[in-house]
Amino acid sequence: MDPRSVARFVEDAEHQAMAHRLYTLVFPMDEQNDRVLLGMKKRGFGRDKLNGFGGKVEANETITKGAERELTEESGLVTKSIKQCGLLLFYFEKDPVAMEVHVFLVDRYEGAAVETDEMRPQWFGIRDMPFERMWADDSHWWPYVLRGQKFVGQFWFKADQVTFTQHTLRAVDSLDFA
Ligand SMILES: CNc1ncnc2c1ncn2[C@@H]1O[C@H](COP(=O)(O)OP(=O)(O)OP(=O)(O)O)[C@@H](O)[C@H]1O
Repeated sequence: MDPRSVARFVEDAEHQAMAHRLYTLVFPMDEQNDRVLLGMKKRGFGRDKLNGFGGKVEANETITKGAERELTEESGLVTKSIKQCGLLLFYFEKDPVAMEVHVFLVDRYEGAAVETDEMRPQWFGIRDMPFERMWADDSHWWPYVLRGQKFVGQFWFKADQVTFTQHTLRAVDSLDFA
């Protein structure tokens, strides 16, 4: 099986029939102080929301390399240790392409966060997240991060890209993608 395939985690036929686009979503953690770095997105998809760092995975890179590249491009931080913690599948009404988002935690990095063209970084307490300024799905799966559990979730968003009508979420033992 293609090591990138998510079929082993998501079995419904409707999902299998859809095309996917791969994205990354990276959260730098300051474990000593129980803080996480978020960025206010200044342009494009998710503009004006606080989120982790990330974007599309390019054709010539692994998912993990894509995550590391986006983190550096958007925050200036260089990854020293990265681990995948989640897999999220987003379906938007009337959009035939599913968004496949690979979620990572970075617990060691070099450099200091700087504002870039795309993101304005800011630290938040991991138990005091600004969910009202984040994507609607985030408050659902963030508790898995706090418990140190890997997770797989699916969220069916309305065409307004703000609210979702259905979701599934479960813990998994491992997430091993390239
Ligand atoms: C629907 N609920 C959601 N919940 C949490 N996070 C979400 C999300 N939907 C998208 N995301 C993240 O938003 C970024 C978009 O990236 P996006 O700016 O489109 O990519 P990239 O930087 O390659 O774009 P450019 O084309 O260069 O502007 C990327 O991290 C992706 O994982």
